Amino acid sequence: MSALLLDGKALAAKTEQELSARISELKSDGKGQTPILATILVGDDPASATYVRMKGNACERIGMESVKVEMPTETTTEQLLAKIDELNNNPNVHGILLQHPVPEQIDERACFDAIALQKDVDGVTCLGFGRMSMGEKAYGCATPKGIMRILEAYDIELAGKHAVVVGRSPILGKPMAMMLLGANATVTICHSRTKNLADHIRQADIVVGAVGRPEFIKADWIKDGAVVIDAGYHPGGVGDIELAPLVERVAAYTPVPGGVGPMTINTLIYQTVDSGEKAIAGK
Ligand SMILES: NC(=O)C1=CN([C@@H]2O[C@H](COP(=O)(O)OP(=O)(O)OC[C@H]3O[C@@H](n4cnc5c(N)ncnc54)[C@H](OP(=O)(O)O)[C@@H]3O)[C@@H](O)[C@H]2O)C=CC1
Ligand SMILES: Nc1nc(=O)c2c([nH]1)NC[C@@H]1CN(c3ccc(C(=O)N[C@@H](CCC(=O)O)C(=O)O)cc3)C=[N+]21
Repeated sequence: MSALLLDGKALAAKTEQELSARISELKSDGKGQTPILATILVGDDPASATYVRMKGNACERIGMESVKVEMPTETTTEQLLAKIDELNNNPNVHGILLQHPVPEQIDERACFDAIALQKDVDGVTCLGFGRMSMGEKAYGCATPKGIMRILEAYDIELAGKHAVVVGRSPILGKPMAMMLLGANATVTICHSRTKNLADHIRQADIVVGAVGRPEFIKADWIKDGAVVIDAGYHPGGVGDIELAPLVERVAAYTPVPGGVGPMTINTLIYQTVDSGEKAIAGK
């Protein structure tokens, strides 16, 4: 039996068509106004610049505007906070993305938390995380929310399933675990201090790899018939899970590339369109 390929790239492309239609509608009844995403890139890390460019390109494909804010490596926390404040107060901006990581002298948490809840379309604030965790309305953190949208699109059952999330970072592992819990999975969170990692992973009906090390999670730690979500992304198109040997014996898996990555970007623009509709059309 060959596993179901969870095609994030195709799902993102399909959703972009729906988003284009919603933008056109907004343009016609919102006096030509479209939602606008502001992206903030601090410093000159080439990989971060590429991701931010990909986000701007996705906006363009659906006819949505984006404004790109670039700040130098030596930017201070105060300067970044002032910029975020300006974007919070700009009624034409409907979503704010602050690209992670920021240079080390900046208090990233303080800057994330300065983003107004209604503009937190990347789901990075403590307030948004807390609300999501409590089952209240909030935009989801883009990568884990993108993963939830893939699982939903493919009707993958979560209730009562044992999900093992490897990684507990603020914008990936931790919100992922809370979203799976919210969907009634039984959730185990593993991290760098976890003992007997392989034994935990062997129990998993659903495995989410979010470790940040290429092919760190070995194929033989994963049981037959599991659902495998690889959130990792490394140069050369490798994820955090050793995927190749699994393709024949798991139930479903996200490929790298073409799985989680495209849905991260799609979730960001999807939530920006939602935010824009609320602000422009009062929806
Ligand atoms: N496709 C996409 O859209 C995105 C992909 N990514 C990718 O996802 C991966 C994870 O990213 P991110 O969460 O930001 O990374 P971080 O480095 O912030 O977090 C890594 C997590 O993995 C844990 N970890 C590290 N080593 C081990 C180990 N030996 N055993 C168990 N757990 C370990 C860490 O534990 P501890 O907390 O104890 O340090 C930490 O919680 C990366 O490959 C990144 O490129 C990230 C964001 C978006
Ligand atoms: N505030 C914040 N929010 C983020 O969502 C965020 C971030 N900071 N910092 C960095 C990570 C990384 N990230 C990716 C997005 C898309 C792909 C993606 O689309 N990858 C393609 C391949 C891209 C290629 O061709 O190289 C794929 O997997 O198919 C990957 C990684 C978002 N991140």
